[in-house]
Amino acid sequence: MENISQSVLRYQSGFCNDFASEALPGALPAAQNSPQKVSYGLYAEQLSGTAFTAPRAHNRRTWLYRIRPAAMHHAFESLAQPTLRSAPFHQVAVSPNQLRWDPLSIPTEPTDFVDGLTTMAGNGDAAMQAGIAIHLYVANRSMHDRFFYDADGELLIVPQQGRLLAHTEMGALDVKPGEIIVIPRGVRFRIELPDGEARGYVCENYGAPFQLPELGPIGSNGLANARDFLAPVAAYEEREGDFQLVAKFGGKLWTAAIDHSPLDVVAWHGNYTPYKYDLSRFNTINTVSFDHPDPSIFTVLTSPSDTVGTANVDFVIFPPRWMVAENTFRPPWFHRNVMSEYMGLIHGAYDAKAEGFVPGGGSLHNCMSGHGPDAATFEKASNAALAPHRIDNTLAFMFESRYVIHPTQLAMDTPLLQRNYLACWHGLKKNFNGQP
Ligand SMILES: O=C(O)Cc1cc(O)ccc1O
Ligand SMILES: [Fe+2]
Repeated sequence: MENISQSVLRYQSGFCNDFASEALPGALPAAQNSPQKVSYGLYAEQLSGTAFTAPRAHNRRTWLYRIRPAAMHHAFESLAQPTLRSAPFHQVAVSPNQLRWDPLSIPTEPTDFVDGLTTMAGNGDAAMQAGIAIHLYVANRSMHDRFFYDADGELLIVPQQGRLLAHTEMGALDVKPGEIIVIPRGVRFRIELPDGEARGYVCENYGAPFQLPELGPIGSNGLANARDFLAPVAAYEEREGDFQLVAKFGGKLWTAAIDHSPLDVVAWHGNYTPYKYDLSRFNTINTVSFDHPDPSIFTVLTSPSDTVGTANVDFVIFPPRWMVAENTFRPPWFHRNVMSEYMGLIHGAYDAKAEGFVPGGGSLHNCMSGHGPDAATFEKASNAALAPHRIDNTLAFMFESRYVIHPTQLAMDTPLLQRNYLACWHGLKKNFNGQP
């Protein structure tokens, strides 16, 4: 069960396409959604990811043809998960301090993906469907008889170490570090760990589902191209036993007994699906003249808020790329931002930080808090010969939100918090002496 190397998973390509998939021939009703009797004795069920009346361009829903309807389980009871938190985040008075953390270690106790979620920060209010939570995950056990769904938000999972095999209602997706997976709000899934251990980041998006950013004058191609997003094909589990269905709802976990696998969807059609994306497919666009563009040029996905151009959250990456800017300080500039920035590192080194920002770690630069290259990076980049230079072997990312990002109590108390982070800027020299 753990070995997926023999089986090659199949996918359907396109972002938010109106897909159709059946694991058994003829399981998908032709020409209608809800026939009086569905073939194979399946039940028809609609899963709505946006309001029925959302504009057509934003409307997301999928029709599922399943062995049993999703309503068939026992009552939910509260489930304790001491490291998981949800918005609103009132645990700690948020400070304007710049924060940085070392990575979590892989646990020694048996820990699956749900047990291994640790909330570092977040904003907004899950009940108002606004804001995000930023979780880390560390896991060493596959989920077999436990299934999970998140009613509070969509899950953008960014693996940093170890592959994940996500079995979902719409089929299976495998991802490795350097790829991402998005599981829509409400979709049931379980995660297996083909490498035995895994670590990564999760953006739980309470707001509007992620979409591709507008391209404006870039034109009709570029950044993350729609065809590189992959949705699964229908695959069902016909399994009965003593299983658990875990839900995140109202900011808390709940568990219900269920006597069958809820991943029993034999056929489906629609545009509300999990998907994966290989970040190395990102068509990185950057300056070929001078100056360092705003990092929005590296936006992979955006969850818009009700204010145009001001995201609930943007998912931005800093991939390998050529740096050719002339007469330019090439790393990220010193910066204060009305938006709040959480950053993580998948591998390599980030071009604004010579050291201290390590794979699996994170940093938080909140609204209007000054940040930018550390002293060593500033010194080096101010004096570098400006030949074309390829930044290689690196993959950092940012969750950038219009709402102030509140760290959790755990994030402030953990020894992983680097108490001397601000010292990385203290070595910046006063160069001004009144002379040009
Ligand atoms: O490192 C950061 O803070 C993120 C960031 C990157 C960049 O290229 C420009 C501005 C910016 O805030
Ligand atoms: Fe920044």
